[in-house]
Amino acid sequence: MGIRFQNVSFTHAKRSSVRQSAVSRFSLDVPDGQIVAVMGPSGSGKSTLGQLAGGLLVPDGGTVWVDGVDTRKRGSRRILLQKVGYVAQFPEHQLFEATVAQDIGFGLRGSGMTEREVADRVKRAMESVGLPYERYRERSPFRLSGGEKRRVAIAGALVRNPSLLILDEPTVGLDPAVRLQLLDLLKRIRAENGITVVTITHDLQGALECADRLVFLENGELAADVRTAELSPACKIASSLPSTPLIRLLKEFEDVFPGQLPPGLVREQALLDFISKRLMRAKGRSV
Ligand SMILES: Nc1ncnc2c1ncn2[C@@H]1O[C@H](COP(=O)(O)OP(=O)(O)OP(=O)(O)O)[C@@H](O)[C@H]1O
Repeated sequence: MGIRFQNVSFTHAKRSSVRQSAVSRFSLDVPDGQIVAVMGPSGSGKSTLGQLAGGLLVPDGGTVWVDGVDTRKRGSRRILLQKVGYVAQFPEHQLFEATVAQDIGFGLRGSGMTEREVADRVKRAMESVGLPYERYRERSPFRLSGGEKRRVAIAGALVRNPSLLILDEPTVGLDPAVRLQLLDLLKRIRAENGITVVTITHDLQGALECADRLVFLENGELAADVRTAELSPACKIASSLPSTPLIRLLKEFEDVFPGQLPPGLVREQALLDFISKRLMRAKGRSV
């Protein structure tokens, strides 16, 4: 059943002088099994939206349904703990057990499973994120590289077989090879488990490589909702186009906004800011 946001608003620190509207009048339907990249400038409300999707925050206005569960309803948090895997921006803050296997299996404690069943589930989750069980199970999660820690956190989210996985900035700080492994992992998880993935990211190229859909936020509002598959047909016609997704996207935007792309627009963040600003102005225009 995926996720449905209906006219959702959220303000942080509501009762203080620093109250800050983070998401406003946001509506979106995400069907099962889709990979959605949530993008937009810093402070545009992406992490807040991720927390609303995971039921970690409850909307002030409007409704969020996750797999048919209204996140405002009493008892929904307990149900959502089973349905949603959430990996925060700094996954090292989510690691706390002495060994990798204990950390990943933490969410299964008290579930009535035998130790053997827990070990099997942990092993499968570790192998699905590319951490060989025997090599890593006894290691301290605190003595791993950044990419390994992130994979432990993702395995800890996957071990409960969630129907929705939310990742906040999964590729930040990773070297290019590990970043590619992680993007492949997301596609594989979706293909193997049919899981819905929401990835909050500034990594436009990564998003183009793995997401079905790019959702752009600007000041907490939906600025654009772009299907990556719809970005490619025009590229296919011009077969001589360079093949990196970022360059293809640049080319596409040259067609939509002829003569308006600043020549120095080579950095991903600059491109992202440009796209979200232009799409805000060109709301309703098809890309
Ligand atoms: N706990 C909080 N208390 C008060 N304001 C907050 C809090 N958390 C976030 N905000 C504010 O809400 C707005 C949206 O923040 P959010 O973290 O969702 O943005 P973001 O797009 O994820 O940013 P970034 O890309 O920098 O991580 C920002 O203006 C931010 O300052």
